Amino acid sequence: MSRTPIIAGNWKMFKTGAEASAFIAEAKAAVAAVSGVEAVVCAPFTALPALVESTRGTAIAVGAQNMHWEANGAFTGEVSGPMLVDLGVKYVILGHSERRQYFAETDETVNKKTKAALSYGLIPIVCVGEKLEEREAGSTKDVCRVQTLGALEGLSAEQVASLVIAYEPIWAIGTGKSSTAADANEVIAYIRSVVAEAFGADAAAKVRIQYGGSVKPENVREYLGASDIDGALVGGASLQPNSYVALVEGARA
Ligand SMILES: O=C[C@H](O)COP(=O)(O)O
Repeated sequence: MSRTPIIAGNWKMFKTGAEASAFIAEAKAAVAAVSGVEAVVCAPFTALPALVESTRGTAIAVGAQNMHWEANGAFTGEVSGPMLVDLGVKYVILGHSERRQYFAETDETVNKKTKAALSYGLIPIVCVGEKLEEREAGSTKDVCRVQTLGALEGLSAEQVASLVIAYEPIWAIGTGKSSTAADANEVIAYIRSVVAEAFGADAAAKVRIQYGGSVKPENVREYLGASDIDGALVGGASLQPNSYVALVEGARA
């Protein structure tokens, strides 16, 4: 089963609309020249309209970094799936460790958001991953199992096959300490086996699972060369157009 590799930049809380447009103007031609790789940029809500506009007709898709599970309601400060669809957004990152750590995101809320996103036709990028103390205690796989099953609970095999999972060991995010490709591949293969058990072999063979955590142009090929790693969710190294383009180029088979 061949899965199209996916490089998703997660800009976190960086870039205005004007900066997003300038980034796309600089990156779009080089990204269009790369075939066989899906390129995504996930921006803050306020930059999404400019990003959608500037990526129109390009090979770069747009993602958000969070959403609420309700379509609308009295939820001050929140943004819903239909609002993202209305803008032209295609992907949405859900359950990023920074949301879990600083904004009380739980497996239950990630599950609600994942179901809602799929119901509106958005493609979730569901994040899972262990903390340093969990890795040191030898519970990496248990943590990933619980988070994966929690996020995907109640979905159909077809829905699971259509989404993206990002394995991000928290200790490797923004620290310069990346998991080795072999270690990341082992955990990702395990996550795929958890998906197989719960949703069947076909869904497991189709679901794309990215690695995230200090991925850079210099190491992206190593990760993408591993059997079960289907792409990368990249923070810091996705902020500059030349570095982002190099990541997309590096993911080419
Ligand atoms: O979503 C991206 C990850 O948090 C990784 O961030 P990083 O590439 O800056 O380590």
